[in-house]
Amino acid sequence: SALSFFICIVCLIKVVFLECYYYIKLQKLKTWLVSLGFGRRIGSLIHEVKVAHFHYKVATFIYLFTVATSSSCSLRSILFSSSTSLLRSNYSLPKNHLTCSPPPSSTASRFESFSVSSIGTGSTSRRLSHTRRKVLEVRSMATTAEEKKKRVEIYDLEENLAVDLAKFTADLSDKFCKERGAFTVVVSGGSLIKSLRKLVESPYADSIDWARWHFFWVDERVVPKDHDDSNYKLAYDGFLSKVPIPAGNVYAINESLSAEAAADDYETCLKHLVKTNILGVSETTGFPKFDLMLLGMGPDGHVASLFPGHGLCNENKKWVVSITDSPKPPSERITFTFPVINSSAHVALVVCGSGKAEAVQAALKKTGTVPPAGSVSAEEELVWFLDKPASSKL
Ligand SMILES: O=C(O)[C@H](O)[C@@H](O)[C@H](O)[C@H](O)COP(=O)(O)O
Repeated sequence: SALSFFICIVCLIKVVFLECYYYIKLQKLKTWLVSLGFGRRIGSLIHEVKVAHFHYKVATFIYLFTVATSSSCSLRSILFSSSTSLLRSNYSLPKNHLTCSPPPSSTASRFESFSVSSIGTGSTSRRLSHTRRKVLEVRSMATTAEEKKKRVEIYDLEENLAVDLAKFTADLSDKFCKERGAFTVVVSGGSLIKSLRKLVESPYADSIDWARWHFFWVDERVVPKDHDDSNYKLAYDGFLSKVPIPAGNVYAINESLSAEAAADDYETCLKHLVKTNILGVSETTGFPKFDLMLLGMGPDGHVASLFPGHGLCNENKKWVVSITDSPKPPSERITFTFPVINSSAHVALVVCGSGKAEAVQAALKKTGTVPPAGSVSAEEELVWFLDKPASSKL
């Protein structure tokens, strides 16, 4: 836009100057021809040429003026839209931003949903110097793009959350199975598996194309598969044993290896699946792009096995890494890194209980020290599924 605006202005100036130049030239030519005795005929011919030339130039002028005006409009919107969003982020959540579905009963709403883009952080940006504000404006533009992909759903009851989570997952399964003939799903451990219970019931148990599912873990503890700490066991008992996902489409870690070797082995497995087109790749980041990542969050705001203050949160090259000093036992684990998590098409963060309210607040409102959950994003959509207690500090 800036370039076309600049070119149009130059062209406009050129048209004006050339017009004056030709006018003077033609005037001189006419006088000269008349003085040579060509008389009135040549005079009127030159007059016609001048009129035609004038019409042509007027048309060019109007065209260039229109292009220049529209370029300047889009240029202005690019230059100033960021500061508008900065201002916009400084208000508290207005009522009309609620997009609640109607409550099923007159007493309690089943769930509320609202756009997190309206959760702002005070007025500090207004006090910043010009240079600093510019930097923040650019960031604000990026953040706004992320915020637009973010949705927060709040449920009175965990039961209703589970119903909607099942529908959300089933809808995506339909979409991806139709579009790409496969659906790559990643789960965490913890209470998430219990929240997926509705998916293995009617109507989804029969309607989902389970044969096209490919099932992964965002993190796993390096323990035998029948160990109580195993995320594989948790998912198997609560989910996998109840649906006909082909065994070959369930990608568990090789727990007989060391944590480091198991992480490398899992990464190699993912790379193979990328080569065979089962797993997509993000065009933006080059990291694998899972269709859906279903994550839980710990009370400290950790996701996967990415814990607050741990160096692994900053890993930006590897797809899968090992951790041997996990603050949450067991200490030896493997985990996907943030670039992989955030390259997913869709991410659902499922968080329940008042014990997580502070971490939810810090992650969503970006208050205090933002926990790892605050760094989660998605390429297409990030949905926070919260129950009322978990959302109590928002
Ligand atoms: O293996 C793990 O430790 C989990 O993957 C972990 O990331 C889990 O998702 C959160 O700790 C939330 O667990 P809860 O929902 O049980 O609190």
